[in-house]
Amino acid sequence: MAVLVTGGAGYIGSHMVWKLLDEGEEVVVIDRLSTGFEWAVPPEAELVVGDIADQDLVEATIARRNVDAIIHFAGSIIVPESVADPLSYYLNNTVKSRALIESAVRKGVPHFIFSSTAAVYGGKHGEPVTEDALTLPESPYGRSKLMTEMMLADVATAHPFAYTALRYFNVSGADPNGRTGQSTKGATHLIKVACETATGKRSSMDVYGTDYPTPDGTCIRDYIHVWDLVEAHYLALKRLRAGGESIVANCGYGKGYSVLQVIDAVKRVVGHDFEVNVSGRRAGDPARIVANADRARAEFGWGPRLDNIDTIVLDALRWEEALKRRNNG
Ligand SMILES: NC(=O)c1ccc[n+]([C@@H]2O[C@H](COP(=O)([O-])OP(=O)(O)OC[C@H]3O[C@@H](n4cnc5c(N)ncnc54)[C@H](O)[C@@H]3O)[C@@H](O)[C@H]2O)c1
Ligand SMILES: O=c1ccn([C@@H]2O[C@H](COP(=O)(O)OP(=O)(O)O[C@H]3O[C@H](CO)[C@@H](O)[C@H](O)[C@H]3O)[C@@H](O)[C@H]2O)c(=O)[nH]1
Repeated sequence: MAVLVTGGAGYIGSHMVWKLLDEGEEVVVIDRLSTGFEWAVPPEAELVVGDIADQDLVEATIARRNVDAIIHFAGSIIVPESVADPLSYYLNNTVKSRALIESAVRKGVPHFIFSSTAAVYGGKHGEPVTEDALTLPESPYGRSKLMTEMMLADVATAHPFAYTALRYFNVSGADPNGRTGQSTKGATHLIKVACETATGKRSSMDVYGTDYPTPDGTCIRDYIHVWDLVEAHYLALKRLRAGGESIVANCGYGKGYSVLQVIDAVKRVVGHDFEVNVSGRRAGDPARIVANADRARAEFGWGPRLDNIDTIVLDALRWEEALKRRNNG
């Protein structure tokens, strides 16, 4: 019996693969290597290079490896890119997820965990935001993910199929054991960009907007360590296997940091200054969003262990240095 991890060659998916192997699970990855890397998949897991919408490939893989659960990370992830090219986001995140879900139903895979996002909430909600808040996404990215959540809910009503949609807040950091990390080329995520600047890969970085209605004028986000996030997936998987019903759950710490606070943390941890410029707002960015994660704690006993911004930054910086050595050698 194996777990199928889609997008397992990517940032979060590769951490999930390591976590599952650490727990003694059999793992098969399907990834088309558009933003992921073959080397990010450990040799103990099988990598099938292909698209999640290739139903013959997906269904043959499910049958061959006797897959009992799918953890679905594959997708397109950049908010401003989704504003510029919405149709490619609806194709990769919605249409192709539909094909994957159909393959799961056809092959009788009973458990499904989906990478959803805090972007489904948009910016008009109370704080910290609970799963029952109105979903008013402000970007095609958020809408493309929300549509997949809706499909999952309908499919779980119609078929013997239970899912957990985890709405991630801002995922960052790297495996504390240094085995994988965020390797994305041309990354746009704040902590990754700040670490690339701190380690000299970039000469400077920009702050997108200082005129938001927040204490220092920059956007506030809830940064969650990727290792705590994959732990939440593993607990959610155990819950589904034990007969748990379908749920949606936030994954965040309930702590908000502004862009400037994050940059200060990176400067503090790396121990030197670097160039930061102020530029205009970026399309699709809500001013602030922080999670209420009580449901994840109550439903599958999730207890974050790495919820400290300096720990997140330190692991991200260590991975950045490791990547530099890998790319130079
Ligand atoms: N990084 C975050 O802060 C964050 C926050 C919320 C949600 N998410 C979600 O988590 C998931 C993983 O994000 P990530 O940061 O690891 O991104 P990533 O780009 O590193 O990983 C995505 C992986 O999916 C693969 N892929 C993309 N489309 C595919 C397709 N059609 N078929 C097969 N493989 C495909 C890519 O090659 C890549 O390896 C995404 O669904 C994303 O929307 C991420
Ligand atoms: O060089 C940079 C990069 C980012 N930011 C700002 O930092 C904040 C965080 O941005 P980023 O790290 O790109 O994350 P988000 O846009 O909040 O989106 C991430 O977090 C969402 C969940 O909240 C996920 O769904 C998305 O996949 C993921 O990209 C935003 O205000 C950005 O404008 C900068 O000021 N400068």
